[in-house]
Amino acid sequence: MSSDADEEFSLYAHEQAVIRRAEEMLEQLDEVAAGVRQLARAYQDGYHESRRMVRISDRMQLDLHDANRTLSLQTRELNALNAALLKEIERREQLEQELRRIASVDELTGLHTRRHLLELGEHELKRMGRHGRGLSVLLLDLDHFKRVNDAHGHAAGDRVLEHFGTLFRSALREDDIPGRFGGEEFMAVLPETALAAATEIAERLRGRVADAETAWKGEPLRVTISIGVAEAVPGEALERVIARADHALYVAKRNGRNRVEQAATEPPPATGQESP
Ligand SMILES: Nc1nc2c(ncn2[C@@H]2O[C@H](COP(=O)(O)OP(=O)(O)OP(=O)(O)O)[C@@H](O)[C@H]2O)c(=O)[nH]1
Repeated sequence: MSSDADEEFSLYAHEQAVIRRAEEMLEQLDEVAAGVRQLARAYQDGYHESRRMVRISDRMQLDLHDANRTLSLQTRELNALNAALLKEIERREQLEQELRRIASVDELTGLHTRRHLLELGEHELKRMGRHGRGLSVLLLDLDHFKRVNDAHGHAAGDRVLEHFGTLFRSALREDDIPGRFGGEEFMAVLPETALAAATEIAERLRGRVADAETAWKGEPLRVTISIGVAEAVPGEALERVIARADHALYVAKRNGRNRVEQAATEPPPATGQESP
């Protein structure tokens, strides 16, 4: 064989070797592609199977999907609980407000209750003490009220009390504090009012009540009131002022009813209830 022929042959062999090598590489590439496809499938399956374990410590692993599901369930439950609690708080606040209103407003007359009246009175007295201005108290009682109930019934008595509440309020100023002290007894705290002015107000109210009629089943009912008036002495406790007004009221009843009587002004008690 010539050397040219040898050369051609070896060139041919070389080409064959290159082609084989290329085919081998393609086969290997196919294997790599199959591997990648397999990996992607495994990853996808793994994701959907929702097993994503997170190692927390040597002994504990956490399944993230389970934990997530539990957490969102608990969150929903907590939100529902929270909404229920908010509703309950709102309901309690409304109830408290209603209780406060019931405790401070007399249902029949719409005036302050005794308790609320005393609270407001104490507050006013302290304020007056600070500013050095006067304060008076009126204590009122409907005369022979038992007779109204006995003659016309309890409902008629209630109607008279209700009507009196309206007259009482309308005879006073905006800043005055009228209340129902109990039964057919009433009281008013008059801030910045000295004895003479308070007595005038009491007289005006007494006159209006005496002139008024309460309509009841076509039959007008008439009542009168007796009033005791006391002005607070500086440093005097509210209950002492009320006690003096009560004594004046007793005197008004004793002197014939449908009257206004002034309480004697006493010096401040020796033990000294101090004004703040
Ligand atoms: N209808 C009605 N009557 C009441 C109410 N509270 C108290 N009374 C009545 O008021 C009357 C008060 O009677 P007494 O304390 O004897 O006094 P009075 O008849 O007004 O006589 P004097 O106070 O002495 O003028 C009683 O019959 C009570 O039942 C009420 O809310 N409604």
